[in-house]
Amino acid sequence: MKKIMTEALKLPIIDLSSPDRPSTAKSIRQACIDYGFFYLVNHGVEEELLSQMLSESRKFFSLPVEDKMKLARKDHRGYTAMYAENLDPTSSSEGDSKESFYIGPLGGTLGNLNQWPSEIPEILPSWRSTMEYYYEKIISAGRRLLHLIALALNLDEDFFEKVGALDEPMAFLRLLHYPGELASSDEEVYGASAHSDYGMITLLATDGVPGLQVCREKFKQPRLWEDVPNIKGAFIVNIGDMMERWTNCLFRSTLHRVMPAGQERYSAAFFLDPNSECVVECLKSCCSESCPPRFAPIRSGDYLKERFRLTYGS
Ligand SMILES: O=C(O)CCC(=O)C(=O)O
Ligand SMILES: [Fe+2]
Repeated sequence: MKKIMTEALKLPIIDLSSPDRPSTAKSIRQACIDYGFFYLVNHGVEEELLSQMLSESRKFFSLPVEDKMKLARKDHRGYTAMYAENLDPTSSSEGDSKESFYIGPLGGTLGNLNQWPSEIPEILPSWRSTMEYYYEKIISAGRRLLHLIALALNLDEDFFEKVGALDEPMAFLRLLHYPGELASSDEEVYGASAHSDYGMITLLATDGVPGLQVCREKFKQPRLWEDVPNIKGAFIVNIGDMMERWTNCLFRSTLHRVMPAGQERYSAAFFLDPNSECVVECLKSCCSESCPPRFAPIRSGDYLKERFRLTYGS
């Protein structure tokens, strides 16, 4: 077996409602430098809404596959079937053992691209309203968190608004279902194979079933994978690749994966990514003569398109 021992990680806990913003910003900075991951508590999304969202998600995934395929992914919205996605083609020839459903920006010009199972008559009457409500609540927590992240980078707290990132942001809610049965295969099958997220920040909610692991040193071999336990009611937040580019790798976009737990698992990842027109370029405070920018400026939309192309071939 090529398995490497894993240990559980004690990630920092950030309180989004703390009145001491300078000290919260400082803790966020340290967490993003050390781990690129932290827990977020007092974020304003009630536990009841979290479990309602996960329970609606479960109802959708329990529909017959023919019904789910009616909402097959189009314009990056809708359903992706089991094994259809492989986040790390180098690790295993099979796709990941998960199915998912993407919900994109709700209002504005992009809102009509979403697909909703509630449009299948009589099925899941409160599905859409629950997801929309959850989306609104979590995006508001995400915006507040980005204010603190800006402070953590010694920027004005409205920095991400000023650069246009939060003007109709490319924010996607992705519902995930990992099956309980392990496929019998000689190859190692992952729930989600090793990857980093593409955007600014991700806010993850899970049903508490274990599986998520992080690798803090992505260039070191063999890779050491550490378990990230769930904390009830907290979001697990991680930094994405575009935030890593903005900060010239000061904040890390950490490699993570989901191992099959031999138990069914539901989670929901909220990817808060910049508006497509926003140009992501090294922050002045994150480079110097001795530490020049590592990445060229890039339009967020171009960057995301390329990453999706590599993951889905479209
Ligand atoms: O389901 C999880 O715990 C993590 C999912 C994830 O990393 C992703 O979808 O990018
Ligand atoms: Fe991820």
